[in-house]
Amino acid sequence: MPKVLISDKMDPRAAAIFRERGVEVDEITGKTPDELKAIIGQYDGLAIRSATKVTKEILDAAPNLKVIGRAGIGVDNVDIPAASAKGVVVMNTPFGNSITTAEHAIALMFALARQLPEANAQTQQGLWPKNGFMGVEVTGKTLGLIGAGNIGSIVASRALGLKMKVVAFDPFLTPERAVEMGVEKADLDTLLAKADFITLHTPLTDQTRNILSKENLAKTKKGVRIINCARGGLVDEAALKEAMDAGHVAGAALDVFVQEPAKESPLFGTPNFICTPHLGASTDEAQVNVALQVAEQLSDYLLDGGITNALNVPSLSAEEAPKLKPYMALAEELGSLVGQLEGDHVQGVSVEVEGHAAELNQKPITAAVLAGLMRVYSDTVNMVNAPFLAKERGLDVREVRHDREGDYQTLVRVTVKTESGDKSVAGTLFGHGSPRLVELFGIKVEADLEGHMLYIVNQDAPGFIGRLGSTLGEAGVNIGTFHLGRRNQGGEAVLLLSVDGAVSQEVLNDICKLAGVKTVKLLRFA
Ligand SMILES: NC(=O)c1ccc[n+]([C@@H]2O[C@H](COP(=O)([O-])OP(=O)(O)OC[C@H]3O[C@@H](n4cnc5c(N)ncnc54)[C@H](O)[C@@H]3O)[C@@H](O)[C@H]2O)c1
Ligand SMILES: O=C(O)CC[C@@H](O)C(=O)O
Repeated sequence: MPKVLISDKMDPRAAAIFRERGVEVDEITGKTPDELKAIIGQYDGLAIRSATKVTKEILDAAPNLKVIGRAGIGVDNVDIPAASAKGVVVMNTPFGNSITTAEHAIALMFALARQLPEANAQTQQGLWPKNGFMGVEVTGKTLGLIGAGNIGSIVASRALGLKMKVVAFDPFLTPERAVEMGVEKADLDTLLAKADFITLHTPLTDQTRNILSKENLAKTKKGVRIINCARGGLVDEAALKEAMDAGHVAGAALDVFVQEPAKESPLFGTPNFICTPHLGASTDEAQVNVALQVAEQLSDYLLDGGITNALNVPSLSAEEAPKLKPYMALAEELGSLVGQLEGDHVQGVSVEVEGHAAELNQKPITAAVLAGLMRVYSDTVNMVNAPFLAKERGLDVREVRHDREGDYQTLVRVTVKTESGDKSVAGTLFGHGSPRLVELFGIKVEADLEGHMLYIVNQDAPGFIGRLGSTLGEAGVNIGTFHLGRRNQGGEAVLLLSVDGAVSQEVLNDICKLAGVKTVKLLRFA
């Protein structure tokens, strides 16, 4: 009988489901990392919320562990690459606490508008401070929504019900979806300039870290109020403190902090600052939802091999899996490539298969393209929820199957529709199923997409490669592989270089300054 450990406080119905399904379960919460390391070896499954940190060290001490289930959305407390390397499936429950968290954001917005916590505290001290708490109405005010995914879209619908205007910034929000949601799609600067309240609903990624930086806070309207129920690190806490002290930001409510538990913060004690200890998902309803879901998902996997809401493996039947596996790796790389190069502008995606690829079930291939494409924006996207999320956001997804065989025996082509036209990348499988890029935006270029890569577009001219090599060499950047393609002699050329590690912004700037360079971008592949 498989054995599961529930290591964070979870609704008791989770343990009941495990037992009903025939899975042995222990509930041992509040352990230190060393204590967890000492016991994790006996378990096949681990059910967690946010308190347990599943580090590489914990995984190394867990030889029997097959699956980790997060009763919630964010998986920042799990080292997913380390779990994948150990063959441990990581699952989450992406929708169970969305409504609850959206309601928390709205509750904090009202608390800020009427300074409820401080008014309550002073009233209970017997001060009856009737003249000290002049509030603001939310009716007719503009709510700036940064991130319009599951939670953001629920917040928007609630705010519209409160007769607010909603302006949303989300690179993946299509104009059609914005209309459907009843919000105005805007760029970040427009949102910052217009919003009376700003609420954040994105994951924490390299793009979103400090999205409310000192510089961006300065672009907000004087008197703005800020709410963060998503992840600590989206708001620069020191800059927020300064902006509040200067009277520019009228109020801020944080449910999440860079350091959690947040036992101290310069923001504590600041007038009109409100905080809660990461309570966004803490309602009976949400905790029942996520507990039931995580117990069912872990039991399915441990008992029957069924995979749902996995973040690091595709959901597949046992028969299809071996044939599709290399295609899905190729599809995800192509999706990731267009996502990194064009993500902000994508309105639609077409996935074409030809040759041998056309004989397979195309759905997982398309799902892998979408997962690669959208992972740039959300680390919780997986092959299971990527097609659903794409549909929900009005992303036009097409699948085309060609029976003909072209230049390659098998080919997957991904074309994204953008404001500046259609852009296409294509790849094939070589040897024993190794994915290889063969075409990039109309230029024939062969490359394995792996690790850190530099993408450079330049005007084809003699001596350029030498100058580029010197620039990288002087910066101590070692080139692993080098792939070159061009439209025609003297025309536009594309270079894809694999490099041994990340390249600093300074070096990227130096490359930009080389004669003939049009675009430089650092890409990252698994
Ligand atoms: N406070 C809590 O207890 C609590 C509870 C649940 C979820 N969360 C967190 O809330 C966040 C949102 O969850 P969700 O379920 O809505 O996720 P989601 O993946 O459905 O939505 C995230 C949205 O952010 C957008 N996005 C990504 N990068 C962006 C960028 N650079 N600028 C603007 N938008 C960008 C994505 O396109 C997507 O639409 C997550 O970080 C999650 O972990 C917190
Ligand atoms: O488990 C919690 O209480 C927080 C969950 C939340 O941060 C999430 O990402 O789902």
